[in-house]
Amino acid sequence: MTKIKLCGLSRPCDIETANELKPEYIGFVFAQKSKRHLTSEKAEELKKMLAPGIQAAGVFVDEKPQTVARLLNGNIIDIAQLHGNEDEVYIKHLRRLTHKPIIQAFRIGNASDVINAERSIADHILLDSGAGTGTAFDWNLIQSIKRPYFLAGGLEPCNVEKAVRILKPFAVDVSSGIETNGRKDKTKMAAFVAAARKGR
Ligand SMILES: O=C(O)c1ccccc1N[C@@H]1O[C@H](COP(=O)(O)O)[C@@H](O)[C@H]1O
Repeated sequence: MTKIKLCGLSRPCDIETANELKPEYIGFVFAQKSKRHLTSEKAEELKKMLAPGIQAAGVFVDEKPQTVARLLNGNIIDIAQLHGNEDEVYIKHLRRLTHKPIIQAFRIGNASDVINAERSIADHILLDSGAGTGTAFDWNLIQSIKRPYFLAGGLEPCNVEKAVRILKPFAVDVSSGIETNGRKDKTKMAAFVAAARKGR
């Protein structure tokens, strides 16, 4: 059954909404250049409010492995989402610092990107068009992928049901599609979760 990840939560009211909607994952963005960036102190405060059973992913872009491991081992996040140019060497280094799970994100522009993603040594792969840009990639490129994946990029309440029904991803991940004027929108979050569950 496709799981749901609501990413880029940054306010207590976003966590309250997530606790009501009960997605399997939420995401905190630690990428310095992101408009959704939050500090580790803020993330710690929000994590304490999060209902048990919802896992918090930390989104990183080329962050020091020590920083990622500190957040994982301190239980501020439960899973690391690597969304930059992190390679096998980086992942092996991170694995020496923590036993927590790792998601490696891949930008899918052609068939060889899909092959690279399938070969990842990370615990999970995430297929995206960019990095929180709200645009989708060509889903035809992943019709015959064998490995389970998080589907991201341009998902919205209006297209997620179809994505779940057709592609049957391990999880769907959304950020821009549940925002209004750069803030998470409770109505869109609820509509996204309902539509994703309808497609299961
Ligand atoms: O959300 C961000 O600001 C972000 C910054 C840097 C790397 C990844 C980021 N978000 C991730 O991007 C995808 C797709 O998001 P969208 O729905 O298209 O906006 C998702 O995995 C987010 O976790």
